[in-house]
Parts: sequence; structure tokens; C-alpha cells
Amino acid sequence: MPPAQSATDHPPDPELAAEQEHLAESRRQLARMRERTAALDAAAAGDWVSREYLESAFALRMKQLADDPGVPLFFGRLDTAAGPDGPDGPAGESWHIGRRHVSGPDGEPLVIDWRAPVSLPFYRASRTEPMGVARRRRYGFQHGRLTAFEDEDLAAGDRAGQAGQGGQGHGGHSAILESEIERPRVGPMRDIVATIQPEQDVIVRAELSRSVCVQGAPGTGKTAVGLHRAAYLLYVHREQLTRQGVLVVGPNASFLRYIRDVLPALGEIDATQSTIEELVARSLREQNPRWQIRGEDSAAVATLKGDARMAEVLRRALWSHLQAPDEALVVPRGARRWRVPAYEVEEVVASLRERGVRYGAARAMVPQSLAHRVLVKMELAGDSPDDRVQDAVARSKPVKDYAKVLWPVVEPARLVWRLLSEPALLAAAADGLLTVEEQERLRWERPAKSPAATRWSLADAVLVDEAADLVERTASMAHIVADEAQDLSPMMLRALARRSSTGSLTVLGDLAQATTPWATRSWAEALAHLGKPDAHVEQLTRGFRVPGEVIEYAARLLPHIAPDLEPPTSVRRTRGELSVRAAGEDPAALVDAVRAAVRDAVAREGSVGLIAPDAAVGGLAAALEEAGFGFALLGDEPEDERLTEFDAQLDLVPASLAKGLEFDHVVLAEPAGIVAGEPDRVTGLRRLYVCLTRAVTSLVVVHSEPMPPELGTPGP
Ligand SMILES: Nc1ncnc2c1ncn2[C@@H]1O[C@H](COP(=O)(O)OP(=O)(O)OP(=O)(O)O)[C@@H](O)[C@H]1O
Repeated sequence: MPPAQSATDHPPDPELAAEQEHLAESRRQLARMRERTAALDAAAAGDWVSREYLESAFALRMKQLADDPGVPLFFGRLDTAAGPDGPDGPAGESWHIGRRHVSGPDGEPLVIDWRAPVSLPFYRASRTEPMGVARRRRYGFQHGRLTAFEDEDLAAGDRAGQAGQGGQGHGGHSAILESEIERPRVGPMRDIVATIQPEQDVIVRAELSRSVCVQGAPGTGKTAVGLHRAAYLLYVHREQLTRQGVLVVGPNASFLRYIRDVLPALGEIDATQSTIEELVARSLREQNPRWQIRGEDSAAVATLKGDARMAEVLRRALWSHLQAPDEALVVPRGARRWRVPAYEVEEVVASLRERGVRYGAARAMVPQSLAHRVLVKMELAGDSPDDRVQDAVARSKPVKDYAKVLWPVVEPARLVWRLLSEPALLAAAADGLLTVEEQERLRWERPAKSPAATRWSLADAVLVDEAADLVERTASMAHIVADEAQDLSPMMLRALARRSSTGSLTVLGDLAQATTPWATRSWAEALAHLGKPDAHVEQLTRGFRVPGEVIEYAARLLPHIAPDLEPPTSVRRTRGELSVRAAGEDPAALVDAVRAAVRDAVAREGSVGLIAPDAAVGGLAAALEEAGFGFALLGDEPEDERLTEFDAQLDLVPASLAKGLEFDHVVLAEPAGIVAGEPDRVTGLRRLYVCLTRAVTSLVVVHSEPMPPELGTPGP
């Protein structure tokens, strides 16, 4: 790669000046586009519905056209190769690639959206496969000012001895790319549109109809790729996706806060971001707005409640509500009494069941189906009743009362409440599926008196969500991005499956980071529960977060936690800094050592995360306060509070909330305590693996208990 042209070069580089002018012109034209949108008048709409629609469309457009002076309008350029006929052939074209489309007064494109097909070679072209590109240019910016550019001559191929991409890695090849990857992390997650790598781009641009599963080591960009895929799909299939919805599911509220700005920064505000907990809690709230998840299950109970067999138990329990008719349906009409004998009613029930529709949908058809039988009798008796008679019979009290008993209303939460409270109901539904011991484990020790008095757990709410879908079909969204999917139970995966039954999924996760007792054992299994058994599993192993020395240290755990996975590599230029410090055995010595490490870390540039065993967080918070550190405690902030943790330089992070996050400097307190905080050793080591892989620059491990032997001795 030739050295980047820079603003400090003397004399001023005319090409750099031309690029700066193109940026200035693009900004002017964007301002013009904004002015034009601001001048649009929704009052011209014929009715108030259209007016409201137009007003919100204009407001959205204005938002999309906002110009953040800190964010460059373009980050790259493609110069296509000239035609094959030499100087007389068609000239090559030149496209500036940016976050959004900007056009000039005559509609000529000044900046092309990164998601447009024209932009694809920016991410994929290589020396071996230039895709018609002669030159790829990347820009360097400082505070929104274009200060440098860097060219890659793809047409020259190997002869030029230049950097390529094409999955060959970029280490040392592109200074601008490298500086983007090496930049210190501050605040919430940022978009990576300028530097999406070829193997990531293949996933980002996968077709909407394709579900994709990404098994990726820590820091390989799974979350980033998932969010960019959502943005890409929203661009390509805007209307369908806005109508049917796009959902991003993440592991917890802190994580969602960390990622929530990425999509809006890309101009996409139409995706919902939610935890699985929030998602299924809605099923509870639909039955009673005051119900929420307040209960806890032991690991063994939650695992059993999350077992896929529960779907069949629920299905049986639901359909067991159908009552076998023991007497005929009798409908008086005028002077006559019409009689449908019990065996015929049974036929009605059987034919409704055969239709394979949901319990509630079939139930709604019962009165009409019974009325139809009455109608047939009338015809046999020589009458000629029409549809209105059938409707009147269906709505008559005897039919309605009979149908109510035959096919009773079932409330999903009540069904789950009964199943977990009434041994006989559970025994009948679980016969041959769950052992007696398992049934005992499932049952509440002290069942609440009613669904309203129940302290619903997350696993209970997932069951209610399943039951709700058995009664009424859950609406499907167009696309779901499920992050940290390895941690979802089969029943949770089914909750996502029904929300994407006619749509597609991006499933992101790492089996080595599985820390729930119900976590998935293989992607094939998870994909089957998700209803997408044919989805392709892609592997990402090139890590953009964790530097070499740190990732190699963490990877010592892999043979113990996920022996089948490929060890990750780091694409970071720096090897990073790793130190393991033994404090004295006295607890005060540990606190002192942690405070010293934190003091050093906050004196440096970038974010700092102090990750500690959950049980130690309270003590450490007090110790930090006493020492006068300003910090945010993750998981502590009120739900509606919109600022907090990512505005602070120092975060105190319970190990259980570290997943998905990253910090420039990590101080990790007491690894043995993190391992011991989990119900079994493998899970404990996986939790430790998660915590060890959060650092972008430095990791300081402080311990007073012996280090887990799986990390090897001595230290790094
Ligand atoms: N192509 C890229 N260019 C620049 N930065 C990147 C790229 N891909 C990923 N990153 C950065 O690497 C870091 C890790 O990415 P991300 O959090 O998406 O990884 P992950 O695979 O989800 O990690 P984990 O499994 O630990 O949650 C982020 O800071 C992200 O912005």
C-alpha cells in the first residue's frame, strides 16, 4: 500500500484538495436535500390519515438527512476499470461510498449508500477478483475533516505488490483500516460500515429469504454483522420489513443499551430491540397488564421448563380441555326441536381438529359447524333454510352454551398455572414424556391461589408464550437477529421460531460462551428448534477486539469448554498487554490491588471495565466509592434511565452481565470467584472465558485465591 496522502504533506496535494471539495459539495447537496424535504407540505394530502402518514414520513426523511459533522459523509471510493478498448473505450466510473445516498441537483449521485449493489465491490473486491474495480480508495478523517486517503490498485494485481483483502487479512496492509480497528473504544458500540470485512459482508448481504447462523469467537464482529445485516435488509426490502417488523434480540438491558445507537446511526429506526424476557413478558401482560416476571427458578427447574418436550406437554394439556359430548345438542326453533346426536358432534370436533388450526381459531368455528349440522337436518326434513338461518342457529343460546362446554375458552397463563399446580393435569399431559421425578420437579411447591397471585419466572413466561401461540397464532416478523443465541433454551428458541415463521433469522452466538444451564449444545439442534434446520452455519474466527496475547491466554480454556471449536486469532496489530497479579490472601489486599489496577487504567485513554464475580460487586462498589472513583454499576440503573453506564469512563461489571460488551482496559477481579459463581465448572470456565475476552488493549487479572488450573501456570 502506498503511503497515505495526508493534509500535512507539503505542498498541498491537489488530489486531496479535490476530495475535500467533493466532501464539501456533498454536504452542501445534503443540506439542499434537507431544505427540499423541509419545504414539503403534508397539508396537500386529501384526508387526515394521509396527512399524518405524510407528516411522519417527512419527519423520518428529515432525520435520515441529518448531517452529523463528526461523521464523514463518505469513507471510500471505487474507480471502475475503463472499458476494454483502450483510451477510445468507455471511461471508468468513480463512486464515493458512504452511509447514505447524496445526489446533486440533477440527480447525479455524489455519494452512494454502502448497501447499494454498486458498493458491494468496495467490501469484496480483491486482487485475485477485482470485480471490475481498478482502484479502491479509503479516507482518513479527523473530527469529520478529510485529512488523508489511501489507494489500493486492484488492476495492477500482484505486480504492484500491494495490499489486498479477499479474506487475506489486512494486518499491515491498510493504515486507515488498521487505525479504525485499533481506535480506542469509548461509549456505546459504533457502526463498522467503513471497514466491514469480506467474510462479514457475505453474511451482511445474505438474501432476506436465507436464514444464517454465525458461530463466532469473541470479538469476531457477530453483533456488528447482525446489526449491519438488519440495516442492509431494511434498505433493500424497506416496505416489507417496515410493515412486518425487524427484531433484534439481545441478552440483557445493559447489552441493548450498548448496541442501541448502531442502527439509528445508520438511519434505521424501524427495528425493535428487545431481550427475550421483554418479548415473552408481553404474553403475560396481554392477559393482565400488571403481570410481570418476578419469580426465579432453580437451574434444574428452569432447564426442565425450557426443554422442548414441554411444548408437547402444553399441547396435550390444552387440547385435553375439549369435552366429549355426553348428550345431544338440542336446538328448539319455532314448534320444532332439532337434535344433533353426540356421535355427530364428535364428528364435528374431529373434523375441526383435522384442520390443524389453532385451538382458538377452531373454537371460533364450533358454533357455525354445529349450526351446519342443524341445517342439514332441516333440509332432510324438507325445509330449505338459507345462510341466515345457519347464522341465527349459530348465535342461538343453546348452540352457544353447548359450544362453550364442548370447546372451552382457555387462557394461556391459567393453563400454565394449572399445569404447574395440579398433579393430575400434569400427569395426564406428561404421560410418556416426563418421568415422575421430572413432573415432581416441575410442580410448584406452594402454588399460588390464582394466576394473578403467581410469581411468574422467565421460564414460566416462555411457557405462557408457547401456550398463547397454541391458542392463537403469533404474528411473524420479517426478520429476527438473535444475538448470544447459544444461551437460549429450546423453548426460548421456539418463541423466536414462531415470531419468524414466515420470515428469516440471523442467529449469532458462540458455543464456547454458553453460560446458561439450558444452553444449546449444537447449532444444528438450535436451528431445528428455530424452525430453520437448513440454515447455513458460518464460522468467524478473526477477532477484531481482543489482542493476540490476551486471546491466546483466554483460549487456553477452549479445550475444557468447547474442544471442537477452532481457536480464534486476532487481527489486531498490537499484541496487547496482559498481566496477572497475585494479591495477598487477605481480602483487603485484593481490594487494594484492584483499586491500584483501576487507578492505572483510568489514567489512560479509553473505557475501563472492572469485571468481578457477582457476589463481590457490592463490596467493590463500596471500595471504589470510598476511594473517590466515579463509576457506573451495570445492572443497577433504573430501566427508564437513558444515560448512565456508557457515559462513564469506568464501569463496574458483574461477571454475569459482561457478555457482548467491551472495554479498552479490563481489570478482572478474582477469576476463581467467577468460576465458582456458576452451578458447574464448565459453565464457570465459560463465564471466565467471556470475561477474559472483553479487553481491547489491556487486561489485568487480580487474584487472591489460586488461579483456575485450566488457565495453566504460571500466569500468562
Ligand atoms: N470489520 C470490522 N472493522 C472494524 N471493527 C470491527 C469489525 N468487525 C468487528 N469490529 C469491532 O470489533 C469489536 C467486536 O465486535 P462484536 O462485539 O460485534 O463481536 P462479537 O463477535 O459479537 O463478540 P462477543 O462474542 O464477544 O460478543 C467491536 O468493537 C466491533 O466494532
